[in-house]
Amino acid sequence: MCSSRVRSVDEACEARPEPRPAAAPQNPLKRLHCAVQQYAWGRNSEDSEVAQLVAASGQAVDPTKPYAELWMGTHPSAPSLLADNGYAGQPLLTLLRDRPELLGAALPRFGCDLPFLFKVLSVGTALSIQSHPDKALAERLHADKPEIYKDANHKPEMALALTEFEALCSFVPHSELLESLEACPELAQCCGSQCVEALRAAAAAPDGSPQRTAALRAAFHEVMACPADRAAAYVERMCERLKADAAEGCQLSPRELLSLRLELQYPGDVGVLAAWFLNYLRLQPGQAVALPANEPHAYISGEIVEVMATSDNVIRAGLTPKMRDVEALCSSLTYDQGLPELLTGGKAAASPHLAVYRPPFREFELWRYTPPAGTAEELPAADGPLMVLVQQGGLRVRSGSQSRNLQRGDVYFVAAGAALELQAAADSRHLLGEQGASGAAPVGELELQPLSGRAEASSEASTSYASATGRPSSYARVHGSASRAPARWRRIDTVAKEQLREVRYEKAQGEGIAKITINRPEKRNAFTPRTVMEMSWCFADAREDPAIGVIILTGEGPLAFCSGGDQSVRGAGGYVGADGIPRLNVLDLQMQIRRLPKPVIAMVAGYAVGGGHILHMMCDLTIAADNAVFGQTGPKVGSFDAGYGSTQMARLVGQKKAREMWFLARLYDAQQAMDMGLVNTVVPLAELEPETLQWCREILKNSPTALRVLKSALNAAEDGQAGIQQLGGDATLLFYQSEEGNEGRQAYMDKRPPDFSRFKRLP
Ligand SMILES: CC(C)(COP(=O)(O)OP(=O)(O)OC[C@H]1O[C@@H](n2cnc3c(N)ncnc32)[C@H](O)[C@@H]1OP(=O)(O)O)[C@@H](O)C(=O)NCCC(=O)NCCSC(=O)c1cc(O)c2ccccc2c1O
Repeated sequence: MCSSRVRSVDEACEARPEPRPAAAPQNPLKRLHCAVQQYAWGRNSEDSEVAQLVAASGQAVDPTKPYAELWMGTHPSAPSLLADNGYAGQPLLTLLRDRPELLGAALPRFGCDLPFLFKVLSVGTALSIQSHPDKALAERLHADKPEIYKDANHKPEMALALTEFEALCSFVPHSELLESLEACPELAQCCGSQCVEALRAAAAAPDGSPQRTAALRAAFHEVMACPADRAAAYVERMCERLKADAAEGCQLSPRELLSLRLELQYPGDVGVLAAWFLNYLRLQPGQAVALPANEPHAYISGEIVEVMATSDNVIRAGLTPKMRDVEALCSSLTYDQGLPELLTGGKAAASPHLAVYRPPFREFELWRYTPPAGTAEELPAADGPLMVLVQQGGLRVRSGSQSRNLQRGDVYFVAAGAALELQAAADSRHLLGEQGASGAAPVGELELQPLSGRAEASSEASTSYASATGRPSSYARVHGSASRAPARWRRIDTVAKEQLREVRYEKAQGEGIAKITINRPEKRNAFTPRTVMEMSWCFADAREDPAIGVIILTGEGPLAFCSGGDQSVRGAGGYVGADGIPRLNVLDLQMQIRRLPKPVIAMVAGYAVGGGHILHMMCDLTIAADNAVFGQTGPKVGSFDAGYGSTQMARLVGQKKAREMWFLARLYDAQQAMDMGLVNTVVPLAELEPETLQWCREILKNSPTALRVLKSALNAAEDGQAGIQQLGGDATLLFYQSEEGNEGRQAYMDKRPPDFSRFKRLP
């Protein structure tokens, strides 16, 4: 149900005891025949909610045509017609002109017309990258090009997902754009080195600062205005690269997969590249997004209801066979960066079954009414007009002396000031599953879900910094947030000339992250001597690779990080591999992790027990899923680790707790482990990798030498002479890079005495 925003449903409800200023209108319910738009981007009739609604309302559906939009309103391009006697076949606007009182308080505010246009959209193929002008620009565009910009109104709009709905909306946060330029070299090439440099330099400037806006505007314009043949070449090159990566077993990110999909729909179109500038959202049913004027967006796929101010003004610039107005688009955008807020529908005081979506615009709000079967209740009168679409179920509506049975597909105009007595059909449960009947509602079941995973790229939680002032500090503004977007993992099957069998080794494309996964899920990732060797080769490779700055250690699947040594291959003197030699080589691996001069993060889902628990303790950081379980089992299976397994544990949890963990060999859940100081954070299982990647990316922004020396120093405090040796090695490494160090070497090579006189003896 769409209502003009004169007085909200809650205000109307609170005002109920007050005497009404105007009498309730006679015959307020007006059935409408609504127009369908069969644009090429729509869906085939059998897959299209638009077509299904049209069919349910008794109109013929042409199976050979796409069904894109159902328009409910007065817009001259496709006006809704009245179905009832008296005005049958006439436009709704004719009735409103004859009886303006039906608009109630909307009349003095918006004039003698419906202030909004209500639509259902079935999006099969992506719609153009576009924006809608504000009022001043709309007036100018309409005056200059009336054949293209058909009215002088602005068009703020809101889209509510009926099915999963993919869309590109507003510019991505600056940090994400910089990552995209790394991940997608063709995008960077299309922007040009000057624009890329300006974007990089703007990273230090605050969000929304003139420097960032200018850099973003220049880069976006550069891409949008790229000559078609050059753009097509970049797009082709990007897609070939992505396809080659995929063929090599590389997991493409959702955004890369989107690029390939868009390219199939619009081969060579510059919009395929421009899409990287915009947030990629996946809305779940019941979630809505508001799109103010001058925000770039493109709908990709899904079924939605959409409401907008009565206008059809669209400035298109990509992903379209239609006319492009690149200059109008690029010059009018806000260039605000960040995720748009998602609306999930606030509960209305008028009814527990009514959710209200209130965008920051004057013209309308959207009501979603989902009563259980058989519900009977009254909705207070709205001061402005309503447009009602029944999307599911059946509903009896009474207002004054008028009574109507509404069914799926019915569309009604309801005059301002009409209170509605509603009774949801008792037999319509089958139409709505467990939720029961839906009444005069724009959508079906009420299922509000928080958006998870950045929308894919979209559920971008930002890094949080404490602030003494309550505002983001300059520290937070400068260092910003790190992305939680999925990494694009490239698998490496051979390391140290050995084929990996028990471990998976991956590196993130374009990022300094390596991931080592113990891959024996059928044994809860218990390790054999071979598993340990493979891990060791991978750690050595990651250490040697200058592109790698942080390493994740994890286990395959959600059930276990690692359950320790494989007891089935345990023999006298150690664990026995194919060579028949008993080994305790996991002790060497512990040392290798400890000495590795790059941070190692344990990413723990499920069990981290026995030798697996010690491995996570040896990592610099541990990020745990909420299903993680920690503990030592040794004393129950006739084993113990009297090295780091005991001493490192005591450093982490204290002597008493360490003795408890070993002597009793109990298991502890993630929160208990967190409370003991064994892990750094606990997150829902689904957030485990996004959270870990965000930590990795945050670490990667920091000075590698600072991290290296800090790790050595923290080790040195615990590791005695061995620890001092590591820290001392780092000091030598730095000294070798200094002029003073080099003077000594050079003098030796020159066979002359060294001259250290120019090096200061600082206090
Ligand atoms: C980890 C569990 C708590 C999980 O229980 P769950 O009920 O979820 O699963 P199952 O028990 O059914 O296990 C499924 C499947 O995996 C097999 N499996 C699991 N862990 C191991 C293992 N460590 N070794 C061999 N096989 C394992 C299990 O048998 C099942 O197989 P099926 O064929 O029967 O289906 C639970 O599994 C568990 O408690 N596991 C044992 C944990 C354990 O005691 N680990 C060894 C501790 S000692 C150690 O790790 C160790 C290693 C070293 O290298 C050392 C070196 C130097 C000093 C000390 C060392 C040390 O102590």
